[in-house]
Amino acid sequence: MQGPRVAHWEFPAPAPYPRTSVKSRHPPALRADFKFNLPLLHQDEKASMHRCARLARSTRRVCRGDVGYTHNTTPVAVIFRCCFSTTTRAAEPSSESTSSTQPTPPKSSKSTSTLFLTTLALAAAGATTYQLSSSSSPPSSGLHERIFTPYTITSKTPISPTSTIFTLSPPPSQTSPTSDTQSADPFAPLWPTIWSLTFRQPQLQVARSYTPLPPLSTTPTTPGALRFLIRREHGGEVSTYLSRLSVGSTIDIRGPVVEYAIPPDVSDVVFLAGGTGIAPALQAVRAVLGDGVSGEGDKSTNTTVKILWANRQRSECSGAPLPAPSWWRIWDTTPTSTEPPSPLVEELRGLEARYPGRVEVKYFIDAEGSFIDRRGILDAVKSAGKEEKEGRKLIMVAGPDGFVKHYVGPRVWEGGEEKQGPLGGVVKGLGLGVKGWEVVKL
Ligand SMILES: Cc1cc2nc3c(=O)[nH]c(=O)nc-3n(C[C@H](O)[C@H](O)[C@H](O)COP(=O)(O)OP(=O)(O)OC[C@H]3O[C@@H](n4cnc5c(N)ncnc54)[C@H](O)[C@@H]3O)c2cc1C
Repeated sequence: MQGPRVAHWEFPAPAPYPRTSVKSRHPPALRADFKFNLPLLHQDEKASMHRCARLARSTRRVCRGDVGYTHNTTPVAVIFRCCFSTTTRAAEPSSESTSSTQPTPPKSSKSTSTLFLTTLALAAAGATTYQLSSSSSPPSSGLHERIFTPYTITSKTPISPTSTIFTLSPPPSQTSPTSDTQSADPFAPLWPTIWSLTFRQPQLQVARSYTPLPPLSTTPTTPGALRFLIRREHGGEVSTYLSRLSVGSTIDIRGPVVEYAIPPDVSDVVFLAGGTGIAPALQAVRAVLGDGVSGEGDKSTNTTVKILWANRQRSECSGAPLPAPSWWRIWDTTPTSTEPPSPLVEELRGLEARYPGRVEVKYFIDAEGSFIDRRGILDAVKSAGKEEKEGRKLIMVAGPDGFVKHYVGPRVWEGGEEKQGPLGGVVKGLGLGVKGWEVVKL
């Protein structure tokens, strides 16, 4: 069991928000319990479900969905189902993923030692396993909400010393399309949403959520292939495990889980992204503006997405325009950087070029003393709201806990449910400056 760890700071520059190293929001002390004492959850189901939901913070978080936990060290996949919603004025319902076929969690074992009951239990285990794998119809992507599917790493593109874009392909059985729709993109129905998948570290049986990057419109991909930007956390169980896997290895994945369904009538999005929070920001661009090919999502020609992307180090966004001392200057000019752009920065530039004036990205680098500040947010909001237009305006925030808390206040737990919590932080302080804007904490 691991002992307490000291947070690892890579540089001394102070950030305006606490630098929690990951977007995992459970108290670290509970992690060990999650990994090693999970079977104890059966002893007091009610308390354990609550605890399980709390522990699930780094593993997954949903908007209106559910949490399904599998723990496959026993013959039966033990499923805990914990519902927690994010019900505020900001968060709209996302697609429900409840299933009537959800098996009930196993009760505490009042075990007898008779062979008969053992046999019966094993038979029940087999039946439950069968039910899990067969009765809940898998989505067309081939992924299952509760059963892990092995995806193969087909490429790893380093972005920085700590971040990598992984490309994963589904098992061959799922790449032989049965229809044209499947051959196009089996995840197409999910792109109007912010969604994630759960990865498993098989030895420790721990799982974490990761957010797929939308497919590149410029590069043909295998149907069902997925890309992820994954940052290796110092001492992180799953991210370190993933970082060590080589091309050709498999990763166990399940899902999808919809975090938030972007309202169809959205007119403007200002997205504050911290680190790997750029992944949901890219999903937001895709959700609002479509894929640029099929016309999907691209209902209005003046819908805008402005991304304010903060990173700790320049290496996370190399090639990004250099920070300028004041917001108006970087918004109006694009100072050039001498270093070659990272694939991610190139991707963002590609979106800006494809949607001029509609997609804009501003970069902030902690180590260089540039932070997303009140002025930056207000300018983004004002420039988005220049034109009078119908539709909902969203300020979306994704990143490490401390980042979200600093800008919009923390998410909260109430009665075992995770909710958006009241608006707080910098955005609350903007008062009337953000009147009419809804806030979504991811
Ligand atoms: C919806 C959602 C989507 C996400 N999408 C992405 C994504 O696209 N890309 C991405 O990179 N991440 C994403 N994350 C974060 C990701 O799920 C993980 O939280 C992250 O990869 C870290 O997991 P880990 O297992 O490597 O680290 P953990 O093992 O959870 O450790 C996290 C940190 O805590 C420290 N720590 C561990 N144990 C202790 C202890 N006992 N005491 C003190 N400190 C401790 C570790 O050193 C490490 O720095 C997402 C999270 C959510 C909720």
